[in-house]
Amino acid sequence: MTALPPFAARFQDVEVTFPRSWTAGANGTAYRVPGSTALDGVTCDVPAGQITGLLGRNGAGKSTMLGLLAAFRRPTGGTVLTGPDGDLRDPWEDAALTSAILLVQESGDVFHDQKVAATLAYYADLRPEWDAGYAEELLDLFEVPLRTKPSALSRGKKSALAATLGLAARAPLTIFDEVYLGMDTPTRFAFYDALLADYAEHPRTIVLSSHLVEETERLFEHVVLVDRGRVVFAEPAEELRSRASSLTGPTAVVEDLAAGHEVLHRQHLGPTTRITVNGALSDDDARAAAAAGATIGHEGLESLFVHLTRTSREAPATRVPDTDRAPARKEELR
Ligand SMILES: Nc1ncnc2c1ncn2[C@@H]1O[C@H](COP(=O)(O)OP(=O)(O)OP(=O)(O)O)[C@@H](O)[C@H]1O
Repeated sequence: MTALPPFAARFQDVEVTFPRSWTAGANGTAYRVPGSTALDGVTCDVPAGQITGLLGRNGAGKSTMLGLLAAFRRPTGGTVLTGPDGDLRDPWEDAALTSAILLVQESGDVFHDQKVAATLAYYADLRPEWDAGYAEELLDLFEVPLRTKPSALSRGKKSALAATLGLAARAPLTIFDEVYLGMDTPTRFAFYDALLADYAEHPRTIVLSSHLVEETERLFEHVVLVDRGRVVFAEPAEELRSRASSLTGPTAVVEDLAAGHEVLHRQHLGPTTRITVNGALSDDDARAAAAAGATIGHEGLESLFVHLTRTSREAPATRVPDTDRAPARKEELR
């Protein structure tokens, strides 16, 4: 079978709401689950042939978006389209599309009570791009025994098996929904390295949801940040990496320098203040900062993630200095 090209995807004004429902508690009593809105007007693209990081806090809507991409669910409003670039369509009940999409969740889609080898045989039948030799190499790397049942594996080994299935299937749209959560740090790093190496050799579209931003950001070429069901930004990772800057120095100096910039965060330590602003600072700003005894730094993606998704309860109390200062923005008061 000819390999399909990497898939792209588009979310257009997507809403997902869950109606109020009834469920049974542990003691058998029925109780009401309130309705909720998981996605509220989500519009963004997933570029073909790139690794996209889908970032967001717990409950932000990441899994809901990934379930839509894999056609596990339908949106309540708006459209989700996927397919080869230039030929996007609704994946719902479209077997040709869904057989080229693989959503991998933490414990994987496996035969829990049969040996791991049985799951591998199933994937070999189902996935046209399956690479059996590579799957065995990965299981060896992660020390997952072929003759054990997934139900008998530790949480970390279950995750490693799921990651192996996702990588060895080489689906044109491969989606990892926080698959690495159960893995210890060395295993997670081995997974990231394997993913990058295999992606370089076999280009495809990969979407990886994460809230471990610092350690996963090096993988991403494109980043979508969702917060409380809305897209905060969807941009090439390169642009985001230089997007936030910090100014550190005497309070009056950095307040002056920050005037006119969107302040994401303000931190005071005695007479010294550190202000994080949204956007790169100009050469003129850098010269002015150096002359006034302040320093400028770049903030990584994690800093943007933390500052742009902080709730009002989490924002540290900010002392407003007595000096002239840039007007407070609502972000710092949230
Ligand atoms: N079946 C459901 N019924 C009702 N509400 C749901 C259902 N599934 C998800 N939600 C709600 O939708 C919102 C988004 O959930 P989702 O699982 O997509 O978030 P997430 O970003 O993947 O979170 P996490 O990182 O914690 O896994 C949450 O508020 C969640 O409670």
